Amino acid sequence: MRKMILLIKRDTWVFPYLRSYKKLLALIIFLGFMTTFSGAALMFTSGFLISRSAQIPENILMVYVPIVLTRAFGIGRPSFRYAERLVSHNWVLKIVSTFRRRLYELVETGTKSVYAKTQTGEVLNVLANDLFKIENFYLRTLFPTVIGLVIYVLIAIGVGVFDWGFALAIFIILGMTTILAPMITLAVNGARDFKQQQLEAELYTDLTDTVMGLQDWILAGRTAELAERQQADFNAINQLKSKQAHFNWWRDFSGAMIIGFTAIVLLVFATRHFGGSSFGVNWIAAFVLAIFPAEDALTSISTGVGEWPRYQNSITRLNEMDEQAQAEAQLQTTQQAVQPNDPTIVLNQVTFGYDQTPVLQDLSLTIPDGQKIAILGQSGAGKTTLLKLLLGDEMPLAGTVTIGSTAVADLSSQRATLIAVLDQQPYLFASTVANNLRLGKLDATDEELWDVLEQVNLKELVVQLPDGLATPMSEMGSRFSGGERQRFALARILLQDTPIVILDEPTVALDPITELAVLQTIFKTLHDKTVIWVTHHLTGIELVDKVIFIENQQIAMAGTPAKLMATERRFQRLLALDHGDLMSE
Ligand SMILES: Nc1ncnc2c1ncn2[C@@H]1O[C@H](COP(=O)(O)OP(=O)(O)OP(=O)(O)O)[C@@H](O)[C@H]1O
Repeated sequence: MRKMILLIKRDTWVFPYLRSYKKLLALIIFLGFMTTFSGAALMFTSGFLISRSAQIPENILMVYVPIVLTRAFGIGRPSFRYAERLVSHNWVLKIVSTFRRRLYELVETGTKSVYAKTQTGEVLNVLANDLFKIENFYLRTLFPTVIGLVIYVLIAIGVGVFDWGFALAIFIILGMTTILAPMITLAVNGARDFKQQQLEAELYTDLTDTVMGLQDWILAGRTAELAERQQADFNAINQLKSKQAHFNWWRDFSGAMIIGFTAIVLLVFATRHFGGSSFGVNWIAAFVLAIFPAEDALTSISTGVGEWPRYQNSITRLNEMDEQAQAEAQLQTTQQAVQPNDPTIVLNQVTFGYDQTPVLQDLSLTIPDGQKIAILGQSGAGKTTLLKLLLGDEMPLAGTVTIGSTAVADLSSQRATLIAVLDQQPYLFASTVANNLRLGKLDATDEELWDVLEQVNLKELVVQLPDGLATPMSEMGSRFSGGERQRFALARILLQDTPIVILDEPTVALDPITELAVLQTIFKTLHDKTVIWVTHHLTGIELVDKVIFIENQQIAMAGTPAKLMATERRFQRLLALDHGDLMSE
């Protein structure tokens, strides 16, 4: 309960709209109330009409008023219901369209925090799922609960007009279905809902993993085991769902029994009050029948309240995304003035580790503007980690990483104008060649595109394509070879024109001859930039100014390729090994 109050207080997505559209909200509640009231009044007047007609009145005019009222309430009930649906859906659509715009703006601004802390899938989940859930929150929980409670109180007051003792009895009996049942539902189904959501989240992770590794499962001949594992997850969720359905059935059944019992109490009450005279008995059926249409309104409180845990998560998630984005926007405003004028990179006594595993210890390194540096080291030595520290994706536990004396952590939005990255598998989209290149510079002219294509030796290839720059690349650029894809990515980086370029084993998937050719193009075209190249292969190593070798959390070797070749036996061995690889292929 405390959690619920805290959430409502903090919420900027769902509850504030109740205040801003309060007139429309009052109309919805009024129409909802009138639907149930007309239903009850229809039963009341028909009950009276049947009893009175059974007494064979001397004149039809004696039952004329109940006939008119029966007709009026008979028409009134569906009309009010229709109007209520119309107004409440209109209200919800109005608000949800505001939500959608707000959420799209949030995602579109693409604040780093939203992307960093929220996976793409999660953002889509929010767009598709959470907004839909909030729609249901208004329609299935909030409106029916308020309307049900209004009906509950009015029934008790209505009986209270005749007898306060009976009114108290009715209040307590109906309280079991309007107050107690929702609380029990919340306690029982809330825990199940939570467990179900956890299982669903695990299932999504498992399924993603399975889809990614499907080929390996098939090749290992273990598809039956895979299907069994997935089935077990589905079974667990289905079990919870069936328990929930079982509970709901019993709850609704008890609700119907309580209404039945209320009818008996009303029968006793009406008999005591009206049973004395031959005209008075006509009111008995009227009072008893009037309670039945209220059943829907009263039992839907439990259904609605029981769904609250489902909505709670969606509301929390929306608010958290909002808070993250706001904090990020604030940070960016305070950082706007920071823009280094000199791209010299300095790592000063940097120490870093994941959890308890130390990766780099007291490492210092200066990379002046325009230097080409290769980072070597065995697998797991910490090369990728070093790149993450340079990009500000990880923070050092001790020491500092600065670019032009600005800490990389403070660069935030300026990072894309300072550093570009070329990795093993640059992504090419199922769009035109021109669009893929313009990812590096949105307003690049066709001349600029041809210019960079020429630099990366792709001009001839693109000229020969059926539609030149307008040729679609097809998904992941699959119509081009690995070497060509890297050249396209390099062209994109040239357009981006950052002073620093990171190469994360960009040629690892290429054959040795293409590898050397691509590397030569890379270093030729990036001649005026700082290049930081992580590599396992020594092919093309002579193209750099400096080589460092990371080992035991430190820089174990450093120098120009020529110097290392002359002085370091280990480097000579590595070079011979790499050359041997090349010869043997
Ligand atoms: N996110 C992480 N959480 C925990 N440990 C990690 C994480 N990323 C890397 N490590 C560990 O840190 C160490 C350094 O990893 P890193 O990826 O930097 O090595 P690398 O030199 O780039 O290796 P490779 O050449 O194989 O890519 C490894 O022992 C690795 O297991």
